[in-house]
Amino acid sequence: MSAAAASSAISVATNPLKTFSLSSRSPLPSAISLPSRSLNTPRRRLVLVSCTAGDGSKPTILVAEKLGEAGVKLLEGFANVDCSYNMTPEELNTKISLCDALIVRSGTKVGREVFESSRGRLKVVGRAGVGIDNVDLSAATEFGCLVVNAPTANTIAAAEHGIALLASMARNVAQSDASVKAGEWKRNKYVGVSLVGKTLAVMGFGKVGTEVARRAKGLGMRVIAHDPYAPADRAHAIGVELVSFDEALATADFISLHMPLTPATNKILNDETFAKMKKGVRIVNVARGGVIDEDALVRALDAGIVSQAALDVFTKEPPAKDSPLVQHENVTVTPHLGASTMEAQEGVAIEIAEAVVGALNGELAATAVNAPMVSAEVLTELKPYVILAEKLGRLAVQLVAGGSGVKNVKVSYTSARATDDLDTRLLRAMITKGIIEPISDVYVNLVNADFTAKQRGLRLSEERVLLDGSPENPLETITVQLGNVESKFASSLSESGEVKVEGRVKDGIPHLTKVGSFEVDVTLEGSIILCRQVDQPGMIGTVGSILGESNVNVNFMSVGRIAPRKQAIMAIGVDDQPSKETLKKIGEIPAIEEFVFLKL
Ligand SMILES: NC(=O)c1ccc[n+]([C@@H]2O[C@H](COP(=O)([O-])OP(=O)(O)OC[C@H]3O[C@@H](n4cnc5c(N)ncnc54)[C@H](O)[C@@H]3O)[C@@H](O)[C@H]2O)c1
Ligand SMILES: O=C(O)[C@H](O)COP(=O)(O)O
Repeated sequence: MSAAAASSAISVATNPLKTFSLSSRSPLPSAISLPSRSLNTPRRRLVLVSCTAGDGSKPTILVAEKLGEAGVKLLEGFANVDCSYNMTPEELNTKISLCDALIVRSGTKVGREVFESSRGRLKVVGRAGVGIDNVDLSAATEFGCLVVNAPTANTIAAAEHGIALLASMARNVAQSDASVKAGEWKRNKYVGVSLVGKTLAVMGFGKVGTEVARRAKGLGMRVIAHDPYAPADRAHAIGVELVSFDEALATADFISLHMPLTPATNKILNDETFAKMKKGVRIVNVARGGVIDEDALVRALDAGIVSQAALDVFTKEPPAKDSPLVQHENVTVTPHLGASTMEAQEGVAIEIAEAVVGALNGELAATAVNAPMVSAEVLTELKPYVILAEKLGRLAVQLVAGGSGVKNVKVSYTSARATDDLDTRLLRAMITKGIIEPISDVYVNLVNADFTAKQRGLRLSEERVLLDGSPENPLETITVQLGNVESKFASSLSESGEVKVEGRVKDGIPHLTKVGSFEVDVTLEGSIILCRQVDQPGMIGTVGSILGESNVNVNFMSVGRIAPRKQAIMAIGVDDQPSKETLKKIGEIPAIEEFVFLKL
């Protein structure tokens, strides 16, 4: 039966609550075609977002920049650790194909070529610090590589450095130090300005910005802040007023930058915005060099709009020796030292080592930058359903006849849980994985599932069906339907012509409960033989003995029929893969109309 022939009958899920789609708005032409890879190819099992080395050997972690000793020790307890500092980009690209994880600070550019060179082995990039602007996140996501950072351990160090720059700039500490060392004694030249009573604008009221604000208040400054995403009550709680960008520029005597470098903040301080500042303003930057147009800053310094600047970060690091900005007499510079305290470096090293080891162990990282966070409780509860979801995806795609492109996937979840009480991202990712992996060489995980689906023109829509009753289990059933395809096992087609499989979790074990319109019940372990037959006595015995003679262990058998003595579907769970001859013998049983062998 072809999909087209069956398309007139329509089956609709009852009471759909919500349908949402992760399909691309304009689907890419690359539909999935069967089969581009043998279903028998052994594949590394994946635990959600990551993996350990498939052969059971220790994973290898490349540490590309100086990492605190405690972190290195922690890594060494789990993996082979290669600390190779000061590599050229070429050296990094060469080494990376032998590594499962990479740890960097801000000095290593982790661009697309790193992921390409890793040829799929790199599973985690750990950024030992906050800013992830040196990591190409879209490339990481595309390659299914998790990126984690260490967002908290250097906050205080960065805030303290900001305050150190603020105070030393105001009192010309660096300039007068150099002058005294050069044999001068110019007390009048280095008269500074006081901080007390002055207005400080904190631009970016996140972790570092908040700590800078607290400390500046302690110094008697009036602190205002600009941050489009910060809640006003958090600012009020420490006596800080949130203001607009323009108001901050116009009011501040000192401006301290604490926002991330993003396309929106790139060169946010430029000729136009310097022109809006109070004449004589002083600027501190311990965020990222790129948030300032450095040429414009030199112009603003020369014009006296900005009287002083103290900079820890630069667009290009290290900056050119003869940089007019670095050499400017009213500019104080440090070589990106914000996070460089003994305490912060130990903290960051431990924070990132724990995150990387956790990720390689298959845990969902709390500091994941490019993957959804799922709490440990949700994860534990969903675990059997996650396995069910992947297996249903694998089964469904194997029922599609070679040559058909799989483009439309409809997933229905029946559950007594309210819509907002069931997080289906993991399930969706695993169904995508189950559908794509058997027919391609792409490695799919929670990080790249949506991306890969979109890339391949796979439209996956989800539907929730709300059940009455107590929501003890997160889910009752998951149904996967592949639309507009031909099936190699016509009985798997629903009335409306989709390849349809349904499963549920019983006693913690995933079961296949429906194929097309036929009800079956077989555990989703090992592999499955599906046969359509004329319902008659002795069929189970006949098939069972053929398998027994070939030493294939049957773990489960179930028959679903329309009516006695009419058509039935027999689902047989087997531990071992039957030989071609064995399958041929089953196919030759006169009452068997069609059959298919499916690998889970
Ligand atoms: N110099 C160093 O060694 C050093 C050390 C630590 C952090 N940093 C840098 O400091 C910055 C802040 O770090 P954090 O840990 O506080 O990060 P964070 O994420 O806690 O805070 C950043 C804040 O910036 C805000 N923001 C985003 N876009 C903004 C915009 N357009 N205008 C104003 N605010 C905006 C966000 O809402 C957020 O509250 C980052 O760039 C980080 O890389 C540098
Ligand atoms: O974003 C950060 O955490 C800081 O800029 C620190 O960078 P570093 O790890 O290179 O010192």
